[in-house]
Amino acid sequence: MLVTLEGLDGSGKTTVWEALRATRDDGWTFTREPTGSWYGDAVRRSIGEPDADPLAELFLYTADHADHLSRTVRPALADGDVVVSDRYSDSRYAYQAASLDGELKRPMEYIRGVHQPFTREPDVTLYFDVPPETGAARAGATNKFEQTKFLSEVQANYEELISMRPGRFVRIDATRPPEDVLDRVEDVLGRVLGDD
Ligand SMILES: Nc1ncnc2c1ncn2[C@@H]1O[C@H](COP(=O)(O)OP(=O)(O)O)[C@@H](O)[C@H]1O
Ligand SMILES: Cc1cn([C@H]2C[C@H](O)[C@@H](COP(=O)(O)OP(=O)(O)O)O2)c(=O)[nH]c1=O
Repeated sequence: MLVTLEGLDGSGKTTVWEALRATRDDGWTFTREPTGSWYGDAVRRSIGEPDADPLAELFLYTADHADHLSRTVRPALADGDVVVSDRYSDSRYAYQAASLDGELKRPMEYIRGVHQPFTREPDVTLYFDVPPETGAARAGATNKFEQTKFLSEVQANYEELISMRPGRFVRIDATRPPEDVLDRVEDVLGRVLGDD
């Protein structure tokens, strides 16, 4: 089972991912994008570059995803693990569709099309829902993605993805205190894993 955590910067995904990881061991694989590989290093270098070409950046993230799939996600799923990834392909569909808006025609369709032949769609995606202002404030607005205006476009893209795949996404009210958010995530995981 592949579970992904998605949402705006500052929505609290990493806080939950760390709390889940701390209470589980055998049978679980905790992973994230950007990864810790050299592809992920290239991505982080690009995030820190205000003038990075957005199309080049899409392909850096996508290269990191391909490596993540073949080296981590697919082997862990083949072993029967529950894989929990802090960000995954929906981050590209939401963020790079925003950064490529005006550069390409129908950017989300294009990015989903690039992924479609090789990606592995998640079974469940927890969407950490916060207003863009909250996300930007919590994240500290330290890079080009953590700005309210940009995050508003990203949020609209996530909403489009949710309406395309209502059965895969579970919305989590991430404006709640951290303990409540974690309780809700544990409930959802208990339900989806119980049904598995
Ligand atoms: N539910 C919450 N309420 C208030 N602050 C939170 C909550 N969850 C996380 N935070 C704080 O917000 C900041 C960003 O959280 P983080 O988990 O790194 O978000 P993300 O991984 O989605 O960018 C951190 O300082 C974290 O302590
Ligand atoms: C995985 C991914 C991340 N991002 C962005 C979101 C973040 O601003 C940045 C780094 O991701 P991340 O380290 O997960 O940041 P955060 O914990 O603050 O959410 O990269 C994309 O634009 N596209 C992607 O495919």
